[in-house]
Amino acid sequence: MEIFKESMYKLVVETSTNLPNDVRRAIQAAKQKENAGTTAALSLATITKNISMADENVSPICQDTGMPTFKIKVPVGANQIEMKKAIYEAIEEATKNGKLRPNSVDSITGENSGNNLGPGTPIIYFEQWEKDEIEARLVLKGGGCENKNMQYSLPAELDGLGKAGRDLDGIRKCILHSVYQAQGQGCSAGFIGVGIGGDRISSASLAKEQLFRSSEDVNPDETLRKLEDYVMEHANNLGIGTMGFGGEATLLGCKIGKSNRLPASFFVSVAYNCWAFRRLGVTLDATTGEIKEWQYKDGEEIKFIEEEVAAATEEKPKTREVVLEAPITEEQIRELKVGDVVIINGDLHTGRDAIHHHLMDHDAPIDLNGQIIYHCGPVMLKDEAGEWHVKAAGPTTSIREEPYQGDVMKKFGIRAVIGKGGMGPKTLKALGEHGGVYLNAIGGAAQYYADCIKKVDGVDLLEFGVPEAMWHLKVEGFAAIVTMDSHGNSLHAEVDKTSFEKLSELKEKVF
Ligand SMILES: O=C(O)C[C@H](O)C(=O)O
Ligand code: SF4
Repeated sequence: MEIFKESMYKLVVETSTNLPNDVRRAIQAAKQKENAGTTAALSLATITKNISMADENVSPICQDTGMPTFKIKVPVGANQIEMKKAIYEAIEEATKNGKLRPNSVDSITGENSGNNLGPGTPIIYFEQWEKDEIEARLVLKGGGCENKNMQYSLPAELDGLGKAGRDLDGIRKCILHSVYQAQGQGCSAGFIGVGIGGDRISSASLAKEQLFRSSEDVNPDETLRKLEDYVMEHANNLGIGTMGFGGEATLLGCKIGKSNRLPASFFVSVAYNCWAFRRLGVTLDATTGEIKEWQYKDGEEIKFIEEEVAAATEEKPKTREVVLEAPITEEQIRELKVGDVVIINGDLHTGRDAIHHHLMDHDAPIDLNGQIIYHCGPVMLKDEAGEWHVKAAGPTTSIREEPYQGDVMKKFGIRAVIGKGGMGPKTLKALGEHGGVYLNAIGGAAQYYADCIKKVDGVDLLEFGVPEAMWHLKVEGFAAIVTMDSHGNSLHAEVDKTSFEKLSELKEKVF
């Protein structure tokens, strides 16, 4: 079992830090599709730089190392209880070493277990097979893209697409709608797994199961193959693009499976996975527990080496670059317009779900006047001298703070918030009234941003857990794009509108 544990540790670390080859190839293809000099192309260049930094640093590709979900096939008679214990130990060790973020939180109290273990976490499914080897597959799917999963019950009335009936064309509409509703919030361009049929639970599981298929395989079911091809072509015409900035690449993979259903039920479930599609597998010797072979590592491994990335970024978008350092004045904010690139130096303070909830009726632990809040739950490690180090620190989905953001900005005099996926009309209105700006960082680029953080000045409210605490950081050259300004402009509202129009054009029956 000691060797099995080590093998599981290797699987966890490799999955968190090294993207599979089929995913790399899909990202490379997306990069070739985007027009040089656009924001989408620049964002993809940041993404590929981040992928190679994660390789090099053996550190998490994204700070949200997700819900560890294992699918294990074992020979008849294998001791699953012992295997489970070994997986728990591997998970705990990977968390201690900064390869996983502590992500297991009590649903009522919010208490973080600190080691990724707790009721229901990690998720481990066992299945028996006739072979005499073990197969272990792991997916680390983050919370932001998990929130963009959908389940439809047909017949349904879908925004933009009208009636979706209990037939193939109804299914087509559900899938297109699921991609539209995700916008950039699940860190597009994404991969989707679709489950048709089953009951509510098995339909959702079937959707997730599809994510274990290679993104390059061909569906043996001709009807589903045609549907997959149709979705790939048309979802990529919605113009949502990388991070929802608009662009040619919106969907990197679509895999569809079906189960039988009850006569009365007709579910279509969609599992949306971000570009940081972390799933790997190994086959193991059933006696020793040693790794015999890695899965998803066949074919060309694209390295995204520095020179290539540099070449892709050579042609910069024709945007203004503005350097900001807190404290920021209202005047400086009013000068910023959607499309400007902001380079931040100096102080940055993290604040996400628990902090925003807390700040509504408590004082802030520090003076936030003129400051910048970063929607981010980093991976942090403390060294022996008690110093904190940032291991991964990309943005989190901002829309969750929509009910609080405007009020919190006004109450404390905050001038800028950084996050991803954009915010809604309430925040946009507050930005105008107060003189604030929303800056979009590239979701999942956790190594890229961690590199900009030069010092951890301290932490407050650590009782909320590592991801939810308020970390005080010193940054240098932290780049983000103005996507909502104080003049009522929102790139997110614009892309939502244009992609909705494109979605509506797909209303007519196809299948
Ligand atoms: O918890 C997180 O860091 C973020 C999450 O994966 C997200 O996409 O919002
Ligand atoms: S931040 Fe983006 S890349 Fe990271 S897990 Fe969330 S959705 Fe995925």
